Amino acid sequence: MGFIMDGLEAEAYDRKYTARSLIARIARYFRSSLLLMLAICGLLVIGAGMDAALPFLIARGLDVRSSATEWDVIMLVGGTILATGCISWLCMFVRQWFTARVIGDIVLKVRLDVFQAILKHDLSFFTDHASGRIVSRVTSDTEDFSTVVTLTINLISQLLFILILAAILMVINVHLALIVLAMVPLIILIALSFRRAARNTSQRMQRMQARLNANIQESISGIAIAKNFRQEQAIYAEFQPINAQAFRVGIQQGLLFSCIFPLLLTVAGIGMAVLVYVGGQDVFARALTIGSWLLFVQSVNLFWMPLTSVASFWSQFQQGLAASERVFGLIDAESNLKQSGCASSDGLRGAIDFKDVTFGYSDQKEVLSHFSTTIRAGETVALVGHTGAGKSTLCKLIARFYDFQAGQLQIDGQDIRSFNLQQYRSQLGIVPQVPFLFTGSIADNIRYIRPSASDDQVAVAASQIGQGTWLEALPDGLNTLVEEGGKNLSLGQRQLVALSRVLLQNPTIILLDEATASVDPLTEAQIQEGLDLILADRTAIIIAHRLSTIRHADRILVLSHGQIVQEGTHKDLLQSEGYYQDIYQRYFRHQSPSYEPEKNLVVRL
Ligand SMILES: Nc1ncnc2c1ncn2[C@@H]1O[C@H](COP(=O)(O)OP(=O)(O)OP(=O)(O)O)[C@@H](O)[C@H]1O
Repeated sequence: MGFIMDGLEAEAYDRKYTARSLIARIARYFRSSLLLMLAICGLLVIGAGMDAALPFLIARGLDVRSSATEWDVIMLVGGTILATGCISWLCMFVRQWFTARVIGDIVLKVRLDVFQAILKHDLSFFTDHASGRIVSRVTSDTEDFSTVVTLTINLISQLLFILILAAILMVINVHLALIVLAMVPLIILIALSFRRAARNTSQRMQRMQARLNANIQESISGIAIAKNFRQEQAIYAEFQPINAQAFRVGIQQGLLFSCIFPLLLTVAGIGMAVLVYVGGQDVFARALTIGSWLLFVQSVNLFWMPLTSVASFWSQFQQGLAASERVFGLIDAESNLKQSGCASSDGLRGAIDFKDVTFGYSDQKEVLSHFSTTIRAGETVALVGHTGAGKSTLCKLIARFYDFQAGQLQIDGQDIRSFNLQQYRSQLGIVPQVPFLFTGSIADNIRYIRPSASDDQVAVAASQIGQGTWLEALPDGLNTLVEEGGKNLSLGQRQLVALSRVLLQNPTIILLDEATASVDPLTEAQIQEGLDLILADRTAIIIAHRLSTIRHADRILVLSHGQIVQEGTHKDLLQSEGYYQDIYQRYFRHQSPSYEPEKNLVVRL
């Protein structure tokens, strides 16, 4: 079992629901389709009535033989078959059409609910869970969810059919009908015994699907790197065992599902043999006519089919329930962010105060331990430090992407948790190292945070960054179409779009992760001008990678292992020996225009 369960464990946010609570919740989705459902039930009754009554009507038609001509009998029986066949076909057609509509409506609503729930989650949710697995819940699990709907409708139709047939069997022969009905509990018992196993294998299959999706998605998103390092074979090798596991899980599920039907048919076959035997004896004893015996056997045949499919329905129904459990688990997953209020953040000035803050991404490791610092409103603070020092973490806490475990983080003297989150975030201008651009025009991307901004406002913002000369290099200026993620633009151009976006947004606090990759000197100058413009009069926390930024910063915080080890201006820090000097020598010195490589020193600070 080890191999087959590898990587198929429940996600942290998965929950166990009872079948009853799942069904009650699924039923809520049916509410708005109530009229259609009633129409479907009506059509089911008529259709099932027609199918079940057919042998009965034929038999009765044949019974009128004595008083009518043969031609009359043929016309009567033929007409009955045609009429019931047409009505049954029409009912089935309209029913299928309505059913497709109900299923479509429900899947539509469930997908919207799941997607909305996903969007509400904070960043930690997306870093903790593979995106492929999340995608799988929105796509294939909601699809499986719809099997509950299809099966429920089928179940109702089969049950109606069984009830009508049971009544007909009773009319034909009570004694034989009771023998048939005595076997029903046995069939139901067999079906129920498959219930748990069916739910478990279905759940495993759905997790498998999610694992497969996650692996493929990760491979495709990292394909550029993989190709760069010629890792195609390694990706293939990683995919192979996962695919093999999917094969095994699929076989296991197939085996279980294919056992149930033959088993039920065996029981039905034994039942039929008993009936033929007992019925035959009744015929010999003249307690039953041959015609009625034949009609009975025919009707019992019709009776077994829906009964066995109702019984096997239960195992497939479990597949739908397992999917709905995963879907509801995602909808109900609680946010890691705990808000203490919903205060307005209008008129924020942007003073930031870390007081004894302790934070770790997991319980095992603290990234910040009793961290304290105060950033004045309007101050530009550059964060420097080795990789993993905690620079991005500080920005993520200010952006409220994560909750800290202890201490206080205050904005303008108020607990960060007490602000209306949406409103607070709208006051933050976040510029990542490699800005992500969405498909659409450059103008659409600039107005992304302020969709109401007019074309003129967008044009003004873009022209203020680097005096707008960067737009001339774009084939269609602001109307240039951006491809997925911005891949048809250079890194420098993407940064200029991101800076225009922030300028248009006009935030109170800027969180900027400077790009490490160098751009050409002209773009570099345009970016610097843009930065000077957007940083003026705003609080800015910059993860600095450029010498010019740290030189212009009001204060530099030097971080090491989540602690401030030095702070001050560039000049002050260079004059005192310590960590900053080391970092400067290693990372920043070479960017100085006064750097003389042959002497390996900066001639002027
Ligand atoms: N999502 C995460 N889950 C778990 N640990 C994380 C996560 N993000 C960062 N860390 C850990 O937190 C510590 C601080 O990371 P952080 O990204 O803040 O460093 P940094 O100073 O910004 O580094 P860099 O300059 O390389 O970006 C590191 O040990 C890192 O491994």
